[in-house]
Amino acid sequence: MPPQPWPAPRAGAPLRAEVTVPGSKSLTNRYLLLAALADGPSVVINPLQSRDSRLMLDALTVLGSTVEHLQDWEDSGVSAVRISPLPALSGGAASDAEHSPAAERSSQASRASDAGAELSIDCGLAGTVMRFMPAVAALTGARVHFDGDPEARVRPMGAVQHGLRDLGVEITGPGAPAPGGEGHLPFTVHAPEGITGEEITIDASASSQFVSGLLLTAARMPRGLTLRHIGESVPSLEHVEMTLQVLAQVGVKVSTPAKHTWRVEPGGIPAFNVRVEPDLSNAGPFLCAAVVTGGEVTMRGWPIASTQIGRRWTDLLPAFGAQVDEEPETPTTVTLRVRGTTLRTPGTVDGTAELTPTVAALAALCQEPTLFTSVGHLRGHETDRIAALVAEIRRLGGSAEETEDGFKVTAPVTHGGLVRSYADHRMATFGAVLGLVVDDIEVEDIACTAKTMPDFPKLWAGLLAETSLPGRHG
Ligand SMILES: O=C(O)C1=C[C@@H](OP(=O)(O)O)[C@@H](O)[C@H](O)C1
Ligand SMILES: C=C(OP(=O)(O)O)C(=O)O
Repeated sequence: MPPQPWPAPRAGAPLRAEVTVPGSKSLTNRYLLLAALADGPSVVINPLQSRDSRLMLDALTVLGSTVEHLQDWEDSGVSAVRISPLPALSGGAASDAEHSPAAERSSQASRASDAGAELSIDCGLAGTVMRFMPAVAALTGARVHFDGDPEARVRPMGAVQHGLRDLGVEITGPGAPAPGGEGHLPFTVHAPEGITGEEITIDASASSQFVSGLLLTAARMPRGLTLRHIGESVPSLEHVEMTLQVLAQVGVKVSTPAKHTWRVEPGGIPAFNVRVEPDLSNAGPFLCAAVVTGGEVTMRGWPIASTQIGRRWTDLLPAFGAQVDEEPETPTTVTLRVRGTTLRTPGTVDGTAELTPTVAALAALCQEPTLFTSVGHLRGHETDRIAALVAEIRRLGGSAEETEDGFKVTAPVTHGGLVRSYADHRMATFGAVLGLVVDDIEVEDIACTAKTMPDFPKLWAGLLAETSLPGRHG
């Protein structure tokens, strides 16, 4: 029996709340991966704990890293995770917790790989696991099989697979691409001779993760990597920027010698401790709750200089008529206050990438049309988000149509109904935002929000509960 749909809570009044969101998915999974490539055990503080980050940790464990969960990092009340380097890179079992179950699994992984057995990585539906981990697997010399959810098997993988082949890695299995063709899960990675190349050209127009996935591992390639993108522009370029910044932060030498060309120098990665910023993309639905209900939502700890694409909320929300104020808080953070006034569309929004479903919830409540441009690659996200958004807006009585590189919302939704989530966490939260102001919205499979925010229903209920606390906000 499929689970019952989730009745999206309707806001009876303008919402007034303070929200805290968990750590960034994109930063967490980059830091976890780099910790496994570092010269010694590294600590990731305030990591996201969700399906995508668990899949990343499991993948690193399969390759032999050990993972230690720390509940309360240095009495700060914040959790952390300590990762030991991959034994294949550090020349042996790497943790001081040698007799732990994790260390035992690590040595099992090493033995399995020594014996030529195939290791297996489950990517779930996580783009960061399926696009980032094949290059790491190639470094270990083990034969590693990659697969994932049925929805993941249609996500594009070719650029990573071709790129690795050009670096001397064998890519085989049902999802391995023909020369020049598209590839997908499942496939097997094996580099018995290690990485032999150092310069490749890929077409990353379907996902920025192709670039990030190869660059993240490149310092551990014998001669580093020069990676060139050909084809249309790289989408979600902010995420490449994040990769470069994170690499530099942990001491890897990176440069951009030409447009769409990146160079990573070979070398060790000193062990590091880092703290993960809150997930600004996941903050989106909560901030939009203020915008659509005409309320006020406050978020402390908003990073002043972030590479996350969610930094764009401070421009996007005013473009939809909201008032956004920033109050100084610490040298690196501000308190963000979003006040909803009259919702209006800016007409066109460009390159909103993973923010798109949340922005689409705003657009679906505007009287005037909104055109979404430069988001064609969303067809390869958790689901075909262009088709899904158009279908769900129409199902709720609105009008929307697909365009070549995006879609257009031409008339607002008029009634409630069941919002399909297509296993996509951001489609589920799209439904939640609409449900605040449209009667009788239900969301199918709200549990899919566990991909990046396992506590979403609870956090969302908390958002509404705060409003009803008398006198709390004056
Ligand atoms: O590198 C990353 O962490 C991500 C890159 C983006 O992928 P695309 O370039 O495929 O949009 C983004 O949408 C995804 O949620 C996370
Ligand atoms: C596109 C997304 O995820 P993934 O990392 O799986 O690509 C997303 O979170 O919106």
